[in-house]
Amino acid sequence: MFTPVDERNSISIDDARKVIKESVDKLTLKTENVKTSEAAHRVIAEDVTATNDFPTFRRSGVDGYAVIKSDFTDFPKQLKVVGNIPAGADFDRPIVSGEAVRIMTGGYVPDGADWVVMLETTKMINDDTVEISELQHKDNITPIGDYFKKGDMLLEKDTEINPGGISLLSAFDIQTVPVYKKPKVGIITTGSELLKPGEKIVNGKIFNSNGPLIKALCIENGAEVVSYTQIKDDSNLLKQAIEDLQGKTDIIITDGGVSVGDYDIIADLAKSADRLLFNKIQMRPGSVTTAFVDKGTIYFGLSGNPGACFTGFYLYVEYALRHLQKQTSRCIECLGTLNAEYTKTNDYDRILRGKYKITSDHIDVGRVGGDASGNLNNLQRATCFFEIPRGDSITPKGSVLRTWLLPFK
Ligand SMILES: Nc1nc2c(c(=O)[nH]1)N[C@H]1C(S)=C(S)[C@@H](COP(=O)(O)OP(=O)(O)OC[C@H]3O[C@@H](n4cnc5c(N)ncnc54)[C@H](O)[C@@H]3O)O[C@H]1N2
Ligand code: MOO
Repeated sequence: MFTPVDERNSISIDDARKVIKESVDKLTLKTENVKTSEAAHRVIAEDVTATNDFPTFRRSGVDGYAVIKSDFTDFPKQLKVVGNIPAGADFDRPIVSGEAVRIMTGGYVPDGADWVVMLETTKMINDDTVEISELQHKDNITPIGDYFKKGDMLLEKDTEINPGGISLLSAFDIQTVPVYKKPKVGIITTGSELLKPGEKIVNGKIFNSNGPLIKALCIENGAEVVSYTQIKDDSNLLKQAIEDLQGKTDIIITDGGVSVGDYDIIADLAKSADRLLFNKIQMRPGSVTTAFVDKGTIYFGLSGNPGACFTGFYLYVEYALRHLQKQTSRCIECLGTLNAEYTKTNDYDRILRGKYKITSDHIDVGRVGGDASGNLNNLQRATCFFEIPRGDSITPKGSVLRTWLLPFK
């Protein structure tokens, strides 16, 4: 006896994201200290402020001579060269009227000097005399604390550190930084048809391509993949795999088994969860994408069809992982202009895998590869998604469509 298929309540893409965000906002990541040099794309967990003024000494912005401005009542002017200050050197006394010190870019401007003239406007008369033909309109000296005063904000809590931030922290010799721990993710791919790498291909069987896709996307989005398993369509194996992950993850991502088939074990699991967020989204592919919360862990049940898995990850899991790390999605939402008519229609919005080109006045979007949910021929090449609105009319060339530009593409 077969049991009847469940009716599912469908929600929109935006409502799905809204409930994801509400659930993600209830989670908090612990913090840890990491080496500044290894902190790119980690998210800072506390404000970090300047430990000193920057620069810490008056610094020359040019190669030239440090002089006293009031010496220049007329031009050209000859001054006695009393020293040389390459970058990195100190100078042990103030200069006085009639003196000049040769100085290089980044050099310590000696006390007494209030102007640095550029080398190009000077001429050596002999070993210790320089003639200066003009003063530039500015002093070419960076004052102490010009860029940062001690206590100024360097990196605000919840900022994603980038190479510029690493440079900034290094300038203050801040060698370690407090960051949020990476979100811990467990990946469970389900499917009795899935082979392990190296196994022989036979009728009915396929290699697991979604597992490696999800893993790579998780890593790209700052997660730590604490577990990666592949199981057959067997609810006992699924229960075991989930039990093994108890307390070890913030998010569990499953793949396959979310539809209404006899072996759709994730769909059943979702029904018994503490809170079902959704199990039907008004989109194609991936309408059966499911999310639920159980024992404090957020679960995403991605569709097994590769195109739907890819789309579902970017629209929902990427969104969750980024928000968990206090960041917005890296998918840039914008409007794209369709470069060719699209004739298929659907009751749900169709999210197509496409390619975009930025022109002088718009973003051109178009299909790449097949649009079938099971077709993986465009996963490498797709650089964007664009939305064909639901309804029974064809979508003409030139239509302006909701578009997401994909990161790292
Ligand atoms: N009676 C209905 N059948 C289906 C419906 C429906 O509403 N009623 N929805 C269809 C749609 S749409 C989708 S999408 C799929 C969703 O299926 P599942 O998410 O449950 O996934 P599976 O059935 O396990 O697999 C679907 C497809 O993908 C292949 N697959 C699975 N895992 C992997 C993997 N790790 N790597 C590569 N490919 C994978 C699998 O072999 C199937 O071909 O359901 C439709 N059916
Ligand atoms: O919801 Mo499915 O991914 O369209 O084939």
